[in-house]
Amino acid sequence: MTDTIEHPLPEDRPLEIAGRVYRSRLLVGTGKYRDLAETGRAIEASGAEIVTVAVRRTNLGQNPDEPNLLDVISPERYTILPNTAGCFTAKDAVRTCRLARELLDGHDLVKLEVLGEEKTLYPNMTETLVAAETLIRDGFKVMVYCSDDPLLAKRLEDMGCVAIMPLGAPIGSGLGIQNRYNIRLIVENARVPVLVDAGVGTASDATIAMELGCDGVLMNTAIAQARDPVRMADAMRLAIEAGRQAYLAGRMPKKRYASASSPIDGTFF
Ligand SMILES: CC(=O)[C@@H](O)[C@H](O)COP(=O)(O)O
Repeated sequence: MTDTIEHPLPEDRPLEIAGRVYRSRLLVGTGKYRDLAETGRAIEASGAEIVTVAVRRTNLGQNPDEPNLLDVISPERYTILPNTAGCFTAKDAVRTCRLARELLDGHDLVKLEVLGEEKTLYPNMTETLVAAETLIRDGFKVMVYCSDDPLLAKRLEDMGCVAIMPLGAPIGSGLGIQNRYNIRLIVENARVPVLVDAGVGTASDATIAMELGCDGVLMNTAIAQARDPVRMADAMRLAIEAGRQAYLAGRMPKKRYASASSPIDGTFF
């Protein structure tokens, strides 16, 4: 038997969103799974504490005759984050958030997404700004899906959004982080959490987001459409942790030329 040597690492500050603290920096969606049982197992394996649900597509009690997602994803255990997926106007998004607040007994944390078109599902930022303003005035805590434009991200923060969620790549594309430079700029300028939302394809994409200094990552398709969603959820959990640790550790500077791994000064012969 070998003695294990422990190397305690300094504590990281936890992720805090709208005054609530979370240990996990991975947020997950609930769409595209084979069935509710698989959804539950994958979310369990992901270690996520915040689970987002598309109010317009998911039964949260609107239809008492259909299976209710909340029977699998209990609001006692998870923070349910209603989202406005499928909304193309500010008006629809606001109406959807108000419906969610009714269905979830006054719950006011929402993920706002107002989409611009079917092909890319890029956010319509003009409508997003209008919806964010209305929702904040209405008492909602708004986590906002947005383009990776650093100036718009700052504007949403200044308006009072509680988290900024720039896309890594189009929703469901799995292309990974397309503009690391912009994500980095958004992170550097932000005083609220920045979470990459959408476009993650595999574990290394999630790690890259975290290495850029993001506070977390929200994903759905990469887990739900993996061959083995439960295993991928576990991989994503580890990837997020690895990326966070690497960010805190601080990467070595990149160099153009080699430098020997063992010193050549003072060699024996
Ligand atoms: C679930 C959800 O909120 C999506 O709108 C989100 O943007 C995830 O995108 P991916 O499916 O690309 O991870």
